[in-house]
Amino acid sequence: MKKKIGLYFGTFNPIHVGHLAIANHMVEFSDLDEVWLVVTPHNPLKKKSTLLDNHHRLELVYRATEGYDKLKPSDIEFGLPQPNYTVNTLVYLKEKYPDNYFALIMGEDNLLNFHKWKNHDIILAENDIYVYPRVKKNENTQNSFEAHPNVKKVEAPIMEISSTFIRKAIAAQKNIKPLLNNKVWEYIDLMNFYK
Ligand SMILES: Nc1ncnc2c1ncn2[C@@H]1O[C@H](COP(=O)(O)OP(=O)(O)OP(=O)(O)O)[C@@H](O)[C@H]1O
Ligand SMILES: O=C(O)c1ccc[n+]([C@@H]2O[C@H](COP(=O)([O-])O)[C@@H](O)[C@H]2O)c1
Repeated sequence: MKKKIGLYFGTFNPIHVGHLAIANHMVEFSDLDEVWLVVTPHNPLKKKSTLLDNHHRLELVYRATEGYDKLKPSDIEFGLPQPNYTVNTLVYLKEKYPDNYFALIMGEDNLLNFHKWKNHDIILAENDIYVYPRVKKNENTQNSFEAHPNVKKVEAPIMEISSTFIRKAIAAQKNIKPLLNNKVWEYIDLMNFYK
């Protein structure tokens, strides 16, 4: 039987407990067998400033997922052209792993911007998207994608933490240890990142 892999794409600069809670919830409370945390070198919609090197962000994802057998860090996008368009990564993954079935994992907030993604119509037609709730800035915003048969809602806990907040807090010398996995915090501290 094909393995069902959920792809959780992210810049992970750095990975925090919000990311980890979602990845773990998705693999435990949906039909996914594994979740791959795909570290993206360059999100087409984001500036590259304040970004840690790819291998450092990957190392942090390794540390965060240690001991979680169903969560796998992935550097698959490191060797692909940048910026990283998800549609291209999906083509590559399906060629490389023909025995796997792949689905995307996305927060409700990302679904609101999904129309800006390259070939989003193809992504949606050819893949399931597992969507988890986020706090909506505008409660009345209707999302036309939500009704699509390939969009599957998974009720996961909402933890409003962001990497931006963590980077700023570290620069301001605040203690944000509870927002990061211990081994992630130790590496950031050791390497003096974000100061
Ligand atoms: N607290 C959170 N709970 C659930 N999903 C999150 C959370 N933070 C980020 N995500 C989602 O996880 C994926 C990867 O996140 P990303 O690396 O962009 O982190 P971020 O915290 O949003 O970063 P930044 O603040 O630098 O933009 C994205 O799809 C993003 O929407
Ligand atoms: O393919 C696109 O056009 C596209 C547009 C915006 C974002 N993405 C991807 O969405 C993922 C989440 O991005 P981020 O920075 O919010 O963690 C990341 O892998 C991006 O490359 C992809």
